[in-house]
Amino acid sequence: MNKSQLIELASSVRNSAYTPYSKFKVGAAVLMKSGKIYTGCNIENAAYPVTICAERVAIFKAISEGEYDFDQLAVVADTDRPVPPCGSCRQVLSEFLHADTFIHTSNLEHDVKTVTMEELLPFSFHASDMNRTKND
Ligand SMILES: O=c1ccn([C@H]2C[C@H](O)[C@@H](CO)O2)c(=O)[nH]1
Ligand SMILES: [Zn+2]
Repeated sequence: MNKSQLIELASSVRNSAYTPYSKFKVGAAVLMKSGKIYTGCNIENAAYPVTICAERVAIFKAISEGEYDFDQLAVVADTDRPVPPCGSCRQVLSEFLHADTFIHTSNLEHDVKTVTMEELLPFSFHASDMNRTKND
């Protein structure tokens, strides 16, 4: 499974997106080190903030199967530039992806921008930061 195939898979699961409110469909596919793949699409809700993004669905599907060894992630939307993951997703991704893990963001024309987790969310908050408390 190469980068283009992962992007293609993300484009196809994008068709399952449940987006009656925004009409903005997003697809994601994550390749595990084992070779397994988990896909996700965004799923909206009448209570708008309960909506979950495609990236988080894909990651959470892997986690729920006990899989933590992420290799690379692809995210696709029908945009004029590669779709940038939202801030909430960046925080969730940073919990599970290594700093040097690649995230391919793309549109349907395969304009791809690949960034590492560290580039996507620099200076991010991790569990280890809670061990750095100084005065209490
Ligand atoms: O990277 C992104 C950006 C947005 N969305 C979804 C959330 C919502 O359903 C719609 C509009 O924000 O797009 C994603 O799934 N991933
Ligand atoms: Zn998001």
